[in-house]
Amino acid sequence: MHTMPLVRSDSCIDIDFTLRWKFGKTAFRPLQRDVIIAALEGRDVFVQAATSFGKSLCFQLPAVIDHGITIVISPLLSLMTDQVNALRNGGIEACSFNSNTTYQERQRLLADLGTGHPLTRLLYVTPEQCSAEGFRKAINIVHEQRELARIAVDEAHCISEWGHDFRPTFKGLKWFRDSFPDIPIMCLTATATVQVRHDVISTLGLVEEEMKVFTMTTNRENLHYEVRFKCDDEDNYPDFLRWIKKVHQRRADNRERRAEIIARNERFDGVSGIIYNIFRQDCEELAARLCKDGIGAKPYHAGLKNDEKNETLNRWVDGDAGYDVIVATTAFGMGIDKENVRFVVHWQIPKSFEGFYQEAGRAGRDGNAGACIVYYSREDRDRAFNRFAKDNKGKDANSRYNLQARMKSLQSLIEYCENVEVCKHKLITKYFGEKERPACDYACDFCKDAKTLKKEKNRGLKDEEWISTQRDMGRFDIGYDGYN
Ligand SMILES: Nc1ncnc2c1ncn2[C@@H]1O[C@H](COP(=O)(O)OP(=O)(O)OP(=O)(O)O)[C@@H](O)[C@H]1O
Repeated sequence: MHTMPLVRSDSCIDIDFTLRWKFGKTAFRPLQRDVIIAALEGRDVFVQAATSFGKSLCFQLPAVIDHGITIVISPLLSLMTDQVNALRNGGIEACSFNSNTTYQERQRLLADLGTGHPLTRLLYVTPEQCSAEGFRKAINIVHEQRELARIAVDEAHCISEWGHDFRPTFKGLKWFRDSFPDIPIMCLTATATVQVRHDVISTLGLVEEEMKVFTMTTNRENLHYEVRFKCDDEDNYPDFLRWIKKVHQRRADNRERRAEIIARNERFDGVSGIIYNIFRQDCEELAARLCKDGIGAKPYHAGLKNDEKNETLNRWVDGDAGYDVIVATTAFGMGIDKENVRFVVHWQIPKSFEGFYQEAGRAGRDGNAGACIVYYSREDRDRAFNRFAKDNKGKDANSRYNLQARMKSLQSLIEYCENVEVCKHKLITKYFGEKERPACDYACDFCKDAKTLKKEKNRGLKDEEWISTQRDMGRFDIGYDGYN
């Protein structure tokens, strides 16, 4: 049972000052303040909010104000590195502890924790590290000295077997509540259905009625969602090339924007985007093809050397010529906080609804418009089922829930692509259990032009009868080389 919090700063007046002084921001976004106050009051908190809402600030700011250390559990190494660097640049003592941490750094960190009065204010760790004996011992010492301020579990949906990115090691995080019932826990996620939320809360040993639950809309009004229908005999490429060239042209033709772009010393073709592809080789080929047509594109996948990946990422973030479009597998993107990404294209249907929402959510983080396009074919749909079956062959009964959940998620994504009767924003919020109709100001293909959308579907997709003949002939059985 969660009792009273440890000694905390007795005032919330600091928070506006800290926001400006330590984080360089002028105002809170809606509800950030409420979440932060609940955390500073020592409550357990669950935060579900859209991609790019600003969830990190909800635990970073209390960590700076509160006495003691905040442990942040995150599954994403790239996200850890980015956040730690950003905090350090702001003069905040933050460190990470994961499989990439050097022996010396590990020793230094354990020694810091072992004093019981660590200088570190935010420590980012993977769930795997949390079960290491040395780490647990050190955290116990910190707790004995009343210096353990809070546990923040980022990407908390990974705890749930009903979630799309279930990681069994996350279940071990219950250790925190079992060992330190007086230490508040904050869970954060962009993608949790009601079932996932309940599961996360109970798996961590928390009690929903006793905690502050903030569930904000998943809707991103500034994103323009669109599905483009196709079939195997049709290449996406000419359609995409036409689209991107048009975007460049519009920037050059519009007098006002032209002047702005020139004043900012930017390029008309400097439109930043991500194209997600399933296979590594396709990333390479598509990037090369785009380059030939004058679009600055680079591949990014797990098969490339670290140096090459880092250079691509850094130059893309800096907006260098030749690095406008990243053609990537899903190895890329999560945790990347580049604010002016103007489009995210899925070259084929992604693996899950949540994956689609999160990847598309890399667009428009500055609040300006972003296009989220999925190329959808029924042949790709069948390949996705095929991969799903291969992925799960031989999985034991423990992950049965997860299999069901992932299958449901893929089916919902297919429904999103096939549905030409409902607003895309509505399909997304409905998936996440929201009842209210989200705002959509012509920001999806249905609300923009429902008639054309229906026509395009009839024109673009192969009919089911043709598909089933191909399936019977074993046409969709594909191998796995180079995935991710
Ligand atoms: N109050 C604020 N004012 C201005 N910018 C903010 C504010 N809060 C957060 N941000 C900025 O918003 C961006 C997104 O924040 P953050 O990375 O925490 O999003 P998130 O909610 O974790 O999103 P995702 O789930 O997509 O990763 C960051 O660049 C952050 O600096």
